[in-house]
Amino acid sequence: MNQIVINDTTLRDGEQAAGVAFNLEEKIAIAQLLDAMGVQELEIGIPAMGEAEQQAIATIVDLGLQAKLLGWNRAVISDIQACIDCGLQRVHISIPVSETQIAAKFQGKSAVVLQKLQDSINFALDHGLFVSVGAEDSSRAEVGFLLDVALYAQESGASRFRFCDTVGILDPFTTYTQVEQLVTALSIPVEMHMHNDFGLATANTLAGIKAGASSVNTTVNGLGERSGNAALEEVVMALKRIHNTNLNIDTSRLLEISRLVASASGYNVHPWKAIVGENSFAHESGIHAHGVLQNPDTYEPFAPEEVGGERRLVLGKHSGRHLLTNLLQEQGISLSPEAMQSVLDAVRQASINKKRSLSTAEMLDLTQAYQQTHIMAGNREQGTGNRLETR
Ligand SMILES: CC(=O)SCCNC(=O)CCNC(=O)[C@H](O)C(C)(C)COP(=O)(O)OP(=O)(O)OC[C@H]1O[C@@H](n2cnc3c(N)ncnc32)[C@H](O)[C@@H]1OP(=O)(O)O
Ligand SMILES: O=C(O)CCC(=O)C(=O)O
Repeated sequence: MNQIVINDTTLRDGEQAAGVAFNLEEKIAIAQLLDAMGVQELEIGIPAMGEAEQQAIATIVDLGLQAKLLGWNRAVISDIQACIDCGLQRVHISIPVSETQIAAKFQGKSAVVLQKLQDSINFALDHGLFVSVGAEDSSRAEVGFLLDVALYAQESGASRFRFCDTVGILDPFTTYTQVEQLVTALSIPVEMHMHNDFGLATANTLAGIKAGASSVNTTVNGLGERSGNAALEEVVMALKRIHNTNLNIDTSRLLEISRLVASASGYNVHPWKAIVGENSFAHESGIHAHGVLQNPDTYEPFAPEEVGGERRLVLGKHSGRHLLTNLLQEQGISLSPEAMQSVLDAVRQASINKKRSLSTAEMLDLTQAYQQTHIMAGNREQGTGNRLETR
């Protein structure tokens, strides 16, 4: 596998998610943490948006981060000039390549695509910039035209070509085929930019890498347009754990960056979100909890600490005796098998009634309630005093 570069676009495509707007402090904090984690490249925004964005980008440029910093542009010279004014040395120039996009943006004139590309690449190169070119809507473009644009970009001096599944319509098989064609035709690196409209962004990113792409766009928590982009935490961990490719990114801070971006974006990740969800390392079911108590490898792909998380054993409707025994033992309580089964039955019913898992306090209340009922019954039968039915 090629050496893979992560070019994270949380601060550009991530922020394009409907309803998301980072302020300056948040942009800085996100850039700094991604940099500290070892993410190699950051697409930090769109200077053409105006003053506030330019100020944020210029401030991030001045931080002197290790990561390479890139500004996003249309194939418009004033956009690129705005990048230069922010102090950026790397620009990404985007040009639409599908019939649908060219019709909507350039009245169907594909010659305009090549002309705008040529003019903007020339302008950027004349100013000594690193140029990446992105083919917007690559996946729906006519393949011959996509290859023409890619070769044109390469011959014009672009240093990288971005393959965009702009509306997220690919699956891993078609991604592989399309990207392999590009990689074969080009000598410059190919970058993946995958959207998640069918939940396949990460899978498609991996397929592109397998086909020879060596740079990938990600966003923290998969934030981005519509259903988002390939998630940084998913791509990095899949490469590390499934493909044995270590990117030298500090994965133990993935949960931290996830929480930072969740807070800055105003959107929490859902509990079963891969890698960083609240439930990613939670076990409730009896068989799973029993297995995990013996050896966490039974039901975990890797240790939670590897991404900065922690394992949770949760008592609920699906729990079994082994978990309950363990949780009670942690509280210094040991019950007979009969008592254990009765408390477990009560746990199940309570969990159904409350429609959630139970807290330690609730578990203890149910245990105490069982014991009291049992003592009272025992007292009635035997006429004796207090005797807890514990072992
Ligand atoms: C797939 C993607 O994610 S692409 C990135 C999308 N991100 C954004 O749009 C967020 C930032 N965008 C903005 O702030 C604004 O859209 C700006 C500053 C870039 C442009 O703003 P406005 O001048 O108000 O134009 P508006 O956004 O309404 O329309 C886009 C214009 O860019 C043109 N355009 C779109 N893509 C490109 C491109 N790749 N290259 C050249 N021109 C383009 C459109 O044809 C349209 O041109 P027109 O004004 O001559 O009709
Ligand atoms: O960078 C580009 O060329 C377009 C990127 C993009 O956001 C997309 O196609 O969805």
